[in-house]
Amino acid sequence: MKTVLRFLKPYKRLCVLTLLTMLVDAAGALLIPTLTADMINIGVSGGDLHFIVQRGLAMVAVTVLAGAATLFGSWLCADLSAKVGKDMRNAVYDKSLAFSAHDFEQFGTGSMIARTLNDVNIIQQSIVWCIQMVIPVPALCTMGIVMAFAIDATMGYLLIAVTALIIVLAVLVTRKASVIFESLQRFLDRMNVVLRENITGVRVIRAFNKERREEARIRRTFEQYAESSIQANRLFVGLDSTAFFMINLCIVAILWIGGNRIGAGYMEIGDITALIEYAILILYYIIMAQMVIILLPRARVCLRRMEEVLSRKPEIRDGEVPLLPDLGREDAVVAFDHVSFRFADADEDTLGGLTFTCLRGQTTAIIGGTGSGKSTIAKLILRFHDVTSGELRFDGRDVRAMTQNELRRRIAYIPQKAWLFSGTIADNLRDGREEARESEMLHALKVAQAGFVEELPEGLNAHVAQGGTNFSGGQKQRLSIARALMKQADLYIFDDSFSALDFKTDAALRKALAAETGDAAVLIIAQRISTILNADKIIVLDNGRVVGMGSHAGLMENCPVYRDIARSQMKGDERDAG
Ligand SMILES: Nc1ncnc2c1ncn2[C@@H]1O[C@H](COP(=O)(O)OP(=O)(O)OP(=O)(O)O)[C@@H](O)[C@H]1O
Repeated sequence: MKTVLRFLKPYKRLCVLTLLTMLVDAAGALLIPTLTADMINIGVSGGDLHFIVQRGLAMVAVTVLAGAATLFGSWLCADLSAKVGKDMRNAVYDKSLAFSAHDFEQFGTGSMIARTLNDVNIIQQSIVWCIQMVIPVPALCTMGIVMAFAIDATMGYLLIAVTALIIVLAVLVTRKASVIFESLQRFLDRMNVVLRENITGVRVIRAFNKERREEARIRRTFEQYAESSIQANRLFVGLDSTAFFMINLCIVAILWIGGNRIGAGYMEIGDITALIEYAILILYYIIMAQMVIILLPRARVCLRRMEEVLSRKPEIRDGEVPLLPDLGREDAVVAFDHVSFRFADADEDTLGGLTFTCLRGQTTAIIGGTGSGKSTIAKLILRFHDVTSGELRFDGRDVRAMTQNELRRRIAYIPQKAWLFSGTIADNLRDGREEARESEMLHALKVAQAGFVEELPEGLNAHVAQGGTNFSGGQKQRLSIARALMKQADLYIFDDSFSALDFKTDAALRKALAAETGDAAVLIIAQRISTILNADKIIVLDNGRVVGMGSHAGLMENCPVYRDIARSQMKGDERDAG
């Protein structure tokens, strides 16, 4: 609730105005039967046509006023909920941007999307319903009961009794509904995860002929959701019929008791009409409120899920360590000083005792087997994770003593899995530098050996599908290299970025890069010896430990792990050639 209030706070005036219009609407609804009763009791009984016309005109005025209040109130309410929903979505999204990979893993991508869109929608909808259908109810009940007492105390007590009975029923049903809606939300989440996995992995499923198994898995998930929905609907049907039965029972009681009271001379005939209208209005509002309250546990679950995201402290934070000023350019752009790293959910260190530097104007290469920790080194430099022990310095400063923004602004990173955003090629290149001119983009594409772009009919404006799926693996890699080259960086990290390129393009690209990166440091992570052969320094990684460092020639002589990698690749090449 605190969270909802926090998001409503900036719209205090809008909230108050909305509630006022709702109250005018409720008061108008109760005034009409009072005017009708007067019309019957005084106008019709006394044959006073002038009074009937007067009351009729008053009824028109009240109806117009209440109608306008309803219309205006609904508009204000929709405005309020849209604004609150937008703020909530922005807050969840902003928070997710601050998350490290580990933070993100705690929720999962499917769940994060569900929390940002579906959960916020449900919260937003519930706010509208509460304002329109729950908050005015106590005021309306009180006004209705007071008006009933004004007519006759016995009828007032009758209305109190029926209202209390319906409220007890509402509380009992709501309790039962909480359990059902909590599981409904869980199944919705599960459905999201399974569907997402199936849609993104559809090619793998087909390739392995696993359609049947996946169909069964999806069917089971859909069934669970359907079963819960049916349970919820049954509850609604039961509630609906009981509520209308109660309303009819109440009308019978009013007619019966009221009839006797009229006979005894305590009430007039028109009062019965007013009392029936009050009762119907009160009970109808309570039933509508109950329908909303039943749905609130679902909103509460969504709210809790949103709060989980908002309250999570990002693993990587600026300002934990006092920020240090930039003292100027160091020769070592990156310096690992006895760095060890362990993933939060791992039993042992992924990287241990790393000490090396990446110098300005030089190319440092990292080679090692699969899973030896190469990409993790890049992620530590970018501060996607923090070192467990030791110190990692960027331009002489501990990376924790810099803001993430400053650090990442100075690094151009080409990830292992080339990822492009939907839009045009130019849009993607501008992610590297917003104000880039066309000639600069064409130059970066040329360096990245992405000449194919100029051959496309639309050139730089060629369409890029989501994830860049309308380009081949090699084309995507070259485009993401061009994007990184748009940035003026102190460090260029190529994480296995040449793997999808043929040997000729790989060589041409590295040659063109040398002229481009100037005095920045270049870090190449690679599997292929041919890619790193000419690097100034090669670091050989085995199981997260540095087992060799030096030039190709030196390592061939002194490092058995490097020699093994080189020999196995040469044999492979010879075999390929044969
Ligand atoms: N988020 C994670 N949580 C736990 N362990 C992880 C996580 N990411 C990677 N690892 C583990 O850390 C080790 C190093 O992974 P890394 O991706 O750095 O290897 P790599 O040398 O780049 O491999 P490749 O050449 O196959 O890309 C692997 O054993 C991997 O299983």
